[in-house]
Amino acid sequence: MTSPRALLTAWNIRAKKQLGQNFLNDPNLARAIVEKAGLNSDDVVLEIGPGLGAITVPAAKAARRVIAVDKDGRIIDLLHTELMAAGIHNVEIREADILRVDLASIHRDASRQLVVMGNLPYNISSQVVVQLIHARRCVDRAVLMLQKEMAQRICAEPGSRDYGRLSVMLGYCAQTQVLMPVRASLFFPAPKIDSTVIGIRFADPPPVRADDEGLLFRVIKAAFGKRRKTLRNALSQSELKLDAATCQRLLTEAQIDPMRRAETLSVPGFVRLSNTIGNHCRLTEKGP
Ligand SMILES: C[S@@+](CC[C@H](N)C(=O)[O-])C[C@H]1O[C@@H](n2cnc3c(N)ncnc32)[C@H](O)[C@@H]1O
Repeated sequence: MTSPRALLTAWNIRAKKQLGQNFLNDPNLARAIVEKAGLNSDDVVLEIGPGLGAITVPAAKAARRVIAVDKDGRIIDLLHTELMAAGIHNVEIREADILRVDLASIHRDASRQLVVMGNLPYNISSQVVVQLIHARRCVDRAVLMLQKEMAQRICAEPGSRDYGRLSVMLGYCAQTQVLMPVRASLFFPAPKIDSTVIGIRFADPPPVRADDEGLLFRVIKAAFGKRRKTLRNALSQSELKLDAATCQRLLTEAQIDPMRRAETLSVPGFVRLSNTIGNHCRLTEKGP
């Protein structure tokens, strides 16, 4: 693998900070990340942000096909040339913003559940995780490199300071696992913050199922919208449009102390709460 610095210089390309372009500079590490995905020769990989191809090359060697989506048109030609030079012909490179890509159509095209891989640009990583949650019927598993703090938040348990909206949303529908730490010095240019590789395996159906998943996700958002407040106050000051007395009653009905904070509530607690709110809205014929 030619170093990212040499490749960028040869192609007269400057890494763009706003696209989170910190390229992996260690082929052994790239191979180790791909191994964590447990790819086999039937798998179709969706790679988000292939960049100069550090992960693309080992993934293409292990999988049937790689669909690689990058927003930066400047590096598409470079990547194509690198892949041809490496004798790799099973990668389809698409120039697009991943947040605008319909994962269901890629899934139909692949005619099997996707394995999603990516060293994600830090500024869109939480949006990508939410996108994967919503499209999880199309995704079997994901191996993602994220900023260390973001990975900690995703994998956090209730009661910890890091526990938040994404921990609960993923806790509802997936199993997450910290796979390996990655030092900032292993990228070019080096970012300020270390990274962590995590694994996500989606569970369909979820072990504890909400009656209305859309409502569950809105309740989670409302509860963490004001995370320093009690659940009663956070919910009553949210877009759910429930007054404080109703929130007090519904929380008690769901066997949750209204004075607790969102960061202490487990996934089954959130599901109970959203089901109780959903029942209340059906009875009063009021949409939350
Ligand atoms: C952290 S770099 C990773 C590059 C390569 N996978 C590696 O590990 O060296 C992030 C990549 O995502 C691309 N990118 C940034 N925003 C994107 C978006 N919205 N959609 C698709 N790709 C994006 C960047 O152009 C860049 O190639």
